Amino acid sequence: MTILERILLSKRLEVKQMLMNVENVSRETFVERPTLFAALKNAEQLQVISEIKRASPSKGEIAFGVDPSVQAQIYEKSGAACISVLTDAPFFKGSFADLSAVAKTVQIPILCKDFIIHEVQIDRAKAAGASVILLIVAALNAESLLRLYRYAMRLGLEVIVEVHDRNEMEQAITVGARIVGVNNRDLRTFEVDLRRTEEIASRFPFGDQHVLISESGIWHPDDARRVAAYGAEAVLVGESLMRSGDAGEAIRSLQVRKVGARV
Ligand SMILES: O=P(O)(O)OC[C@@H](O)[C@@H](O)c1c[nH]c2ccccc12
Repeated sequence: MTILERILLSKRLEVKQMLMNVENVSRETFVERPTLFAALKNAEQLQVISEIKRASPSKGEIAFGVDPSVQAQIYEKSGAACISVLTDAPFFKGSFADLSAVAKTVQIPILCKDFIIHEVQIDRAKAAGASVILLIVAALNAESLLRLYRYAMRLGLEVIVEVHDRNEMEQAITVGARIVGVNNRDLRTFEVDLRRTEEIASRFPFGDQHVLISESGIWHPDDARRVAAYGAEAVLVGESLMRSGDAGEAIRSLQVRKVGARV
């Protein structure tokens, strides 16, 4: 069984639990956040979506003890375009408590980073203060992808549709995705290769209506320049920021000039 299959198996159980506990979820009101799409489009520099990542199945512990609010404040102050918060507990040691703590602290867009397979998870993300959710094409069939995409839109959330090959990218565009994230890490094998961004960019419908994000494996300004040259307008960065002694400086070093956007 691949890691993605194992995660999805555990998600099905989590969804069952969530469906039994829907009434117990507290719903708070959060500030109105700017839209991620506009934040990425209106910038001259490559934008950084900065992730709170305590652990991962490929790397084990990254920063178990981090205070998500403190880390998020550093990210926001350093010009991050959005904060991504992992909410999966079994494999990434995240939680919806982390997400709401971050939502209470910062004003910028917040991405609920999880393996979404059911509407109840989208409700939960919104209740915890997210303004953006992730839908992973490799985790969904065409019908569920479309259904969950429309559901999130109806709730006023933005959606990043995650792909890792051209065929998945075409599916993302077909459902109407405007924000597409290329995961440079294959969730089946953990292999990271920035050429995934290059491959998808070669067919991506660049223009006013679509924005491309390069996700995972971004460590150095050279990586940022490379994916910017392919046409990415943002990077999604977790581990390298969590491990950096100065996350603010690390973010600023990745905000290189956008060069590749074919618009
Ligand atoms: O820590 P990295 O290599 O910078 O990667 C961040 C982010 O892209 C990665 O956490 C991620 C991308 N897509 C996902 C889907 C689920 C869980 C995690 C992810």
